Amino acid sequence: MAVSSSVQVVLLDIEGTICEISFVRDVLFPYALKVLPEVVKTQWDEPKFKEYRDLFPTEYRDNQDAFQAHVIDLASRDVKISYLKNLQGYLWEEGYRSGEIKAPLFPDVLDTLAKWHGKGVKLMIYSSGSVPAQKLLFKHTNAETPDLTWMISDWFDTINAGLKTESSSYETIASKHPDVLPGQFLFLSDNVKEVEAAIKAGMRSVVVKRPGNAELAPEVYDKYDVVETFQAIEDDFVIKRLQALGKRTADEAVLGEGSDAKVAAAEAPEAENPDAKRLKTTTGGDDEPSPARAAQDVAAPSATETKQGTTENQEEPSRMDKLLAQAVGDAPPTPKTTEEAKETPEAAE
Ligand SMILES: CSCCC(=O)C(=O)COP(=O)(O)O
Repeated sequence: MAVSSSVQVVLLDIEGTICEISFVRDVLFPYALKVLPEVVKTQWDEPKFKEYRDLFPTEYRDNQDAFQAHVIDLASRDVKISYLKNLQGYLWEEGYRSGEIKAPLFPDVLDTLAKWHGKGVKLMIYSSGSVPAQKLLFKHTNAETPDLTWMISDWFDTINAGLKTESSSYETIASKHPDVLPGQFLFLSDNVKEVEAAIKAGMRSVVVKRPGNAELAPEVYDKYDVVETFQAIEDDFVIKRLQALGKRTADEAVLGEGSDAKVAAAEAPEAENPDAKRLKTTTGGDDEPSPARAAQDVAAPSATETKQGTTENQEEPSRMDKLLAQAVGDAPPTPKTTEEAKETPEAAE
């Protein structure tokens, strides 16, 4: 596959990675605060709402004014505490259901995720937003066929995994998929601390720099791989693969060689989702992702699609070079994955 035949799971952050930070800060958070007074007034004693308020500390859960003031305070400080995230998910339900809220994915997201999914890569979400809130967002996107939940094979939040800046959370996620080695996860996030934690847990991870995100410190570019689009991960792989294989075609490069990815590519896409062919974002391009299109991309990669702020160094391969070389089997894995790799069928090949 294009991410790499050895990456089996792409684990995705949401805010600032698949959609703009402003969608969360300027649409989702204000919507929750807008409906809060009415919900508190009309549903305070309803069992459904009580489930959420009972998770709040005692000093807030029995007093409507204190409860609301606390929600406003936490939301304004973007505190990622699970009882707030649970409540927000509940408050967003009606907004998504009525069509007032639609999740605007970055234009490259749908095509790339569909391509990776179609090739057998599992897509999973890890967000501070609650799992129900994640599902709502993926069910109500700006895609022509808005419900993309079928693409996602697992969902993680601060309750079932832990805080995103702690490496133990990534270990927990990996432990829930014992068939996949930590080094076969690729975590994509705009938050450098999260990327650092995932790498510490043995995962591969790349910083995603999107429009509207905070500037990254210069040293981030030295220390981590940084991409501006998911397509950059795809293109960079294809370019490296073509360089490594010389005479081979872009089609072969995109599909991956001798890997189970080819089998997955043949079996997965439309069989699993008959709508897959019709997918396109309202903001993105209409083209179906295809090897031919990837080949065109190889011919003219854009400047932003390689490691941001650095030039390719022929002598000293970048971290992305190494990651990609590992992906195509041209380089030994990092020390962390060496031992793991010994145990994998890939190592024996
Ligand atoms: C599940 S969508 C709502 C996003 C949210 O509430 C949030 O806190 C974003 O956290 P992330 O970990 O995706 O940056």
